Amino acid sequence: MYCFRKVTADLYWVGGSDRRLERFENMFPVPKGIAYNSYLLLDEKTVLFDTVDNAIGRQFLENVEGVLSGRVLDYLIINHMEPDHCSLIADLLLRYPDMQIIGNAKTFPMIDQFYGMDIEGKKNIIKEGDTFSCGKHTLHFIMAPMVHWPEVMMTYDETDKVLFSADAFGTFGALGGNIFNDEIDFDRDWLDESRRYYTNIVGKYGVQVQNVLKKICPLKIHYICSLHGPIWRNNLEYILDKYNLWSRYEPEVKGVMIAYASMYGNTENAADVLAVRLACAGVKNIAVHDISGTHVSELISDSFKYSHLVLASPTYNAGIYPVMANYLDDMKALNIQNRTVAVLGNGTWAPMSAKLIEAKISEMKNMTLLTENFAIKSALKETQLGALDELVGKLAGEIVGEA
Ligand SMILES: Cc1cc2nc3c(=O)[nH]c(=O)nc-3n(C[C@H](O)[C@H](O)[C@H](O)COP(=O)(O)O)c2cc1C
Repeated sequence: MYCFRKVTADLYWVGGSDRRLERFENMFPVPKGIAYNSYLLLDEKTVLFDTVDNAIGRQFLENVEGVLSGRVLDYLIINHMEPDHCSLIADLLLRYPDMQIIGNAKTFPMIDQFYGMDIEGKKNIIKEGDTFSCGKHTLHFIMAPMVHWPEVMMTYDETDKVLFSADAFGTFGALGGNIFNDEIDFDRDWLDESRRYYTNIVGKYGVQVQNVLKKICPLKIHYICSLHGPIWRNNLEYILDKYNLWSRYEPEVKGVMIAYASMYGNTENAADVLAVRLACAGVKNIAVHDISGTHVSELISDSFKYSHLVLASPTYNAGIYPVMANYLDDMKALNIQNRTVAVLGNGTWAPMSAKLIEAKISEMKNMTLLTENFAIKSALKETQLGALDELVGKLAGEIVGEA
């Protein structure tokens, strides 16, 4: 049975949700599922904006057929060629053989690469600023390269002021009937997953996100229709502001994220002692993660969220504890910058981890280090509390203004 919703007088949401998927991109856990959005415009021409993942293919095809209610599909616009949005192109062509495809110069080679299908005579190649009239609605196209693939573009419906934003402004999480941001509590229930999605999937490309924000901000936008998660139809500044912060690598929260690794509990103890002392010094926003039990995508998300990071790790075979090393590599790959960082190392015979972590942090852009080789020998001792309190003083001084 079809399962769609009206977005505007002429536009329908024809997507669906996958609540069985364990890991998005076979990497990121999605305990709340994932939505794949697709939109269908009924005008003199019928126009579909992107397709969906195979996982919800049957539902999607029923939705399209249900909305078309006897009409044929004239156009498919491909804003993003990633397979979770393109798996149904061949099925659509079987059902609607006269369907034309609109994309940019980088879209069509990818169709060939992934699917090798014969679409000669169906290609309509558009470029930045081109317009397309479907009847009452005029669409124009905005290139958004590397947000987050090179062929990504956005489509703007000038008539109803709808921005089809591809993956931008998307989030992990399945939709459950309430597909609009004003029907859910985004800040309470979705923001963390939205940040985790952005920072891990697009986080590296802050410059490119800034470029596209500059292009879309002058537009009058009433709806943002992303390919994942809720549709924005009020308070658009909220999500635009978040994207502006994240893509400039500016923290959202003045506070501390303590990420520790620990085998026998001693580095963990040092992290807890630090957290308690920070709280006593008035720091309110403190997040403590045992990184062995926290997916690295959560750590990346909180690294974007918090202004100050504390990384604590044992030495392991004269190197950094592997889970911490992996997190540091991800931080660098995702371009994390502009943070103040303190490092606590640990080791029983030759503690190296503090020095090695600090060296990795120094390779990242605009990182300020508050410590220099702060090493614990096996377990934190009374004699080191003075040095720890000095660090607490520096952190609290920056976060709450006084030690
Ligand atoms: C496989 C392995 C390799 C280690 N390599 C080193 C090392 O190279 N240098 C060192 O000082 N300690 C080394 N250690 C010891 C731990 O770093 C040390 O005991 C630390 O205090 C453990 O902290 P934790 O209680 O938080 O797990 C190693 C431990 C293990 C299990």
